[in-house]
Amino acid sequence: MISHSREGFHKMESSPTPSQRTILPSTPRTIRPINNSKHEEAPTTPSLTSDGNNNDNNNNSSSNNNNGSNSNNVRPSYGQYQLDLYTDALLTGQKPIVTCDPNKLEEQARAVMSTEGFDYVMGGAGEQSTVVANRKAFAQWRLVPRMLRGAVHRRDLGVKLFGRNYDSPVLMAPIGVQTAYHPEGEKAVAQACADLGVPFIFSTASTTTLEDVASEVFAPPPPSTPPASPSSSRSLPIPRAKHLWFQLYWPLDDDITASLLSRARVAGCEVLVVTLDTPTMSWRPYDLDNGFLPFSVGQGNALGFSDPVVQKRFADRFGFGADEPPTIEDNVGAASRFWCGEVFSGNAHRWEDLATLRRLWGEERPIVLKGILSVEDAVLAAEHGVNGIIVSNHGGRQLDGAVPALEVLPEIVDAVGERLTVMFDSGIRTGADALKALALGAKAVLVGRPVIYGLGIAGYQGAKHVLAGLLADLDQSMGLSGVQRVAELNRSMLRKIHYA
Ligand SMILES: Cc1cc2nc3c(=O)[nH]c(=O)nc-3n(C[C@H](O)[C@H](O)[C@H](O)COP(=O)(O)O)c2cc1C
Repeated sequence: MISHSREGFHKMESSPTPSQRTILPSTPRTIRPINNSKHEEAPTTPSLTSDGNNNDNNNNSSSNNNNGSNSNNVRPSYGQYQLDLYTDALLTGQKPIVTCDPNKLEEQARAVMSTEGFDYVMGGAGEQSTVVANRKAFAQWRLVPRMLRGAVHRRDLGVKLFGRNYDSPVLMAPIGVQTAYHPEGEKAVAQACADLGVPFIFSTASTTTLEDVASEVFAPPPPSTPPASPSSSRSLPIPRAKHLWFQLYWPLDDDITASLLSRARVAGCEVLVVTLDTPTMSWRPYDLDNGFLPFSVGQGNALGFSDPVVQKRFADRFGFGADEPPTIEDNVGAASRFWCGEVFSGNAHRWEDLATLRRLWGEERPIVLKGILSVEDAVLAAEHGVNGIIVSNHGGRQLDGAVPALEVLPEIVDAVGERLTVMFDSGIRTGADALKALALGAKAVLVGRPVIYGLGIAGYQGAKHVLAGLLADLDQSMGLSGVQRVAELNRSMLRKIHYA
């Protein structure tokens, strides 16, 4: 049986149990602090917390600061998750609810999710050539590990982006329509991210309002919560810092844009990500064959439909001066067409329009352009005063035949890496993939589909497991490469191999 409710499409018979669906607060596993006392004298070792995290003040460190990250506390290393899984299996016989094998994840999700929901996530544009090319691009780069480099078991995955410290160099890509994959939707993925210190990028095409996600997941703890003192917290893992970013599909109407950006500021979004590669929807054969376009049935429009300026514009346009203008709730089809016309009209903006975004978002707040694939556009981005770019082909979902994002990453980093924060997505499936993109010069990477497969399989638990696994894999892979910090990653660690 498939539930075709406005909440989403999901194969009910294989859905997780109600208790699995409950969005749990952070429930960290018991962490045994690593005893690093015998390494205290090591000349290359800055001061370390007992979990192995680096507490120095280098540019890329996430620790020991008051700017976005927790300090002087016991935080589990991301790699610890691997030991936790083995320990669970040993002590309780408990196996992971979602596979740890990146090559089996998609199939597990396919078996559980509705056809429409799964295909919408998995599918790319056209003949899927860019989806395939993204993966081939990762296979071409191979890692060259270094040996005998000292204490590489103590790693710090922290990065500094736009002056703020982040525990994780992996960010959650903006993904629309999340309740179509599991009823827990955006709140579950956001909660998983918050628990792991992974920035959550809220999509314009969300099925939950920004205010709901912000208040339920990202609101600061109530003042009555006593702050953890260093002495009492040494044996207790403490939560990682939460980070919320906002992704904009850029409306044509500046008043609507102003309203959305104002809401994003109030919600506490740190960074504005403007997606440029989706002025219109691509040819998506899977969705066309399924007859599934979520926006046309009102899904993925929560941000727009809840916006006061959108509501007013809709009423003005379709009310014809009536005493009781039409409401969005009573006219979902027309409202969907109106909203999609604003954000996917095909009427793209121009570079000079970025000045409007800068004015509306604020001079000091970071703006990042997502969907950059050419050196020329990267240079234009720098010239037009944005702070960062995401080298991305939308995971192969937009222009079929577009160049793999990883292929162009190095040349874009070379062109603008000194002026802009260059980030990357499209095709990351493993910790080694993330490591390769970081070594090619990305300052952070975004991951999309794998987390959504985890969500589709087991809601919050599934999304968190996939993210925790990816971070653990990255952490372990850094150690196996002979690297302690993200800032040490560089191209000397990579060899490009052209397979026949
Ligand atoms: C189901 C789905 C929905 C997406 N929705 C959005 C979106 O609303 N906004 C956006 O900027 N990108 C969106 N993307 C693109 C992702 O942000 C990201 O670029 C892409 O998923 C990265 O590739 P990966 O899935 O191979 O990791 C979406 C991707 C998928 C798979």
